[in-house]
Amino acid sequence: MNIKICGITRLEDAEKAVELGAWALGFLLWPESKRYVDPGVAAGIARVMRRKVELVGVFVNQPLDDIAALVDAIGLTYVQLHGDEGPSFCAAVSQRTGAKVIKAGRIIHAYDLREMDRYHTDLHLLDTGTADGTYGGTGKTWDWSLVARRKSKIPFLLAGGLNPDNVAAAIAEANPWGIDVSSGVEYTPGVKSAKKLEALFEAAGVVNVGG
Ligand SMILES: O=C(O)c1ccccc1N[C@@H]1O[C@H](COP(=O)(O)O)[C@@H](O)[C@H]1O
Repeated sequence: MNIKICGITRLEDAEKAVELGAWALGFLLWPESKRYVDPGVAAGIARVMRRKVELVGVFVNQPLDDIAALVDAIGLTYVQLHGDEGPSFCAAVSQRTGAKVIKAGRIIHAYDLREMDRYHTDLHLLDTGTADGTYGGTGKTWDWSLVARRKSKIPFLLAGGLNPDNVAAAIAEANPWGIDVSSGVEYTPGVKSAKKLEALFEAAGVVNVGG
């Protein structure tokens, strides 16, 4: 199972996640997020972590020039577009930055999964949709049984309210290529708990727990 730990703001959390076998670390580079990390801090963590793990920048409706500058400054390997970006913008990000692209969809109905078929990105990310339009980091799950109606062949990350207690059931039901977890392994926004990280990786069947 490929595990992305998102909302990294501290080197010690990044090191713990990688020691446990994380596939990717996510940095919230959208200034309105509770987990926003200063790009200079993200670049410092990225310098230590590069080549050990994929480095994902999370953006919401931000200009292409700003995304490209941060990909270069931090050394991001993936760009996660978690807002209302359309298919042509996703393609432009890929072409301009050379980074792989993850398009996030906020799922409430089967219709939202069909919308994702329009996106030909490297990965899809299926997160929880809310009536108030919150973009992400909700800590809430969605109806994973809807995944059975998915048509796209693009591998997907399952996200939204995953934690050590529900991750095994989520993987069994949705059979994702990977999972993305943020608030479910935190003390407070942007500060991860080593114990919750260990419990998550163990429950997800990733074997590096205990070194
Ligand atoms: O975490 C945030 O603050 C955030 C803000 C805006 C867009 C995305 C955000 N995080 C992403 O949300 C999902 C699920 O998070 P959670 O596990 O439910 O807390 C995850 O993909 C994060 O990358």
